[in-house]
Amino acid sequence: MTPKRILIADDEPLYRETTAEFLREEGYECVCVEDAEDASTVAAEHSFDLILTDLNMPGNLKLEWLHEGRTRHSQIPMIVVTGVPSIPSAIESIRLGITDYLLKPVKFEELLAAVEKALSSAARQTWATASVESTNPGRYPSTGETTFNDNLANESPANNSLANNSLDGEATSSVIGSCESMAEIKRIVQKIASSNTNVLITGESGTGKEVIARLIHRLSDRANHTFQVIDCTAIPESLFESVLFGHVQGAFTGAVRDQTGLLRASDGGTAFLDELGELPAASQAKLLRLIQEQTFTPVGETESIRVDTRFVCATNRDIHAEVESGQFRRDLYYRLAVIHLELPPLRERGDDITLLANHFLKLLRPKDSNVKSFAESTVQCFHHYRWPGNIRELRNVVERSIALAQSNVIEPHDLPRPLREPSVSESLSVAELAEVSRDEALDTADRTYLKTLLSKHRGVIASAARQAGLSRQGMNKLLKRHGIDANEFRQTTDF
Ligand SMILES: Nc1ncnc2c1ncn2[C@@H]1O[C@H](COP(=O)(O)OP(=O)(O)OP(=O)(O)O)[C@@H](O)[C@H]1O
Repeated sequence: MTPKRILIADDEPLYRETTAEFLREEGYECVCVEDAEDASTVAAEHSFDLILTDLNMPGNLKLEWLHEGRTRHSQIPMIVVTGVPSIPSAIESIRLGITDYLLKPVKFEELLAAVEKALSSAARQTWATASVESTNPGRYPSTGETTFNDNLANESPANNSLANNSLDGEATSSVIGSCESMAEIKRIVQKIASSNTNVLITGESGTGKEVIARLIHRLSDRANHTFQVIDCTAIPESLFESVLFGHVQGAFTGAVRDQTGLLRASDGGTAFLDELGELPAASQAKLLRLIQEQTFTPVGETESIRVDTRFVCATNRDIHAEVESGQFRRDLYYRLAVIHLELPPLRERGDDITLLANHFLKLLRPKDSNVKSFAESTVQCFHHYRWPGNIRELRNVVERSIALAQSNVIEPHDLPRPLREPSVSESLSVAELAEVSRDEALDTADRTYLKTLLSKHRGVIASAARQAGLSRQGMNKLLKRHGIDANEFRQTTDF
């Protein structure tokens, strides 16, 4: 797989070079520039998968480069890393749709997590675009099988024609899945969509929490209003109120004009609080007040504003455990989880795996491709695999296999290695153990351990090394000795 390309724009040479070196060790290709002008030129001439940029650097003093990056290169996720945080610039960054806003000094692990997250969201976005392209103007693809344009940032009211009750069935069937647990979830969604109750959706990453949130919105009476996505991880704690509630001119140094917050847009509609489990305690308290009173006060304002918003929240954390351990407020949990939907992981959805794979095959197959189906043995591989990245991972695997297929049928050899070898274990049977040397037995166990670890950490050497208690260099040496390529474990989970 070709490495992802990252453009690093920062006028601090030390930060720039150490970041690039670290990311290169993780398998990324990095290009460094020292100011906005160079960033603009290089971004226009080369393709990148991600932009990591400073704010306070020559050529970006009025956020010109940030604006350019978000308009001319809107498909490339952008992460801001700044040593001089300011509320207006943070709000503007979030408004412009930057993927993350990090404060220097940033820990490498945090940076890596943000990079991986941004790249995986971009992959989702790409698919969303593919979905839109393959749908007919009436929103549904001519195959009759629907796609859910579920990852467009915020659903504009004009797009919400699915509110129409006669389309309920179609909207629901756009969420592929007929196993018992998904059928039950769809049934509950249909029942509660038009009530105003808040909903909490939990489940592993990639199980379709946002898809279900959008379905709830579309089936509700709020469908003609905005579906406002609020990614809790993208809002720095100190800016929670400003970003959500807005502020008035002069409310604090740098508040040069009034700014409406994200919440105002969701009046009459639905606010989707994604990654709720990441909210720090202070922000949880502010959110609780908002939900209890359905009012908020912009920073610097005295009058409160009433909003009519339904809250649908999602998290892939074990929120019960967090409530029990005191990390998440119990009172807030009860307010938000009036209805709690737990989405099953893909590996527990039985034949839905095949349904979804066929759905993605139809959806993602280029018009001129002659790839038509999966071999029976390929379907078997799908059923034996654990799918740590769930449906998002399946979509990526199908897309990749279409591109690599050597005939019109997708065979197991077209799949990434971990799918072909679902059990990364190469353990020896007792009979075999009796025949090999101790070194050979230990070597086999070590290889199994390393593969399991890489599989769990999705090929990210730094986190695998951390768990193993090794340095990155030590881990790299071991992998080299065993001939294991960490990238192979990235492929399936690059979702
Ligand atoms: N039932 C489904 N039918 C069709 N596509 C689905 C379904 N569920 C999920 N998907 C697709 O899988 C991908 C992941 O879905 P989504 O973003 O909703 O997951 P998530 O649980 O919110 O993920 P995360 O926790 O990482 O934010 C998207 O591309 C989405 O369209």
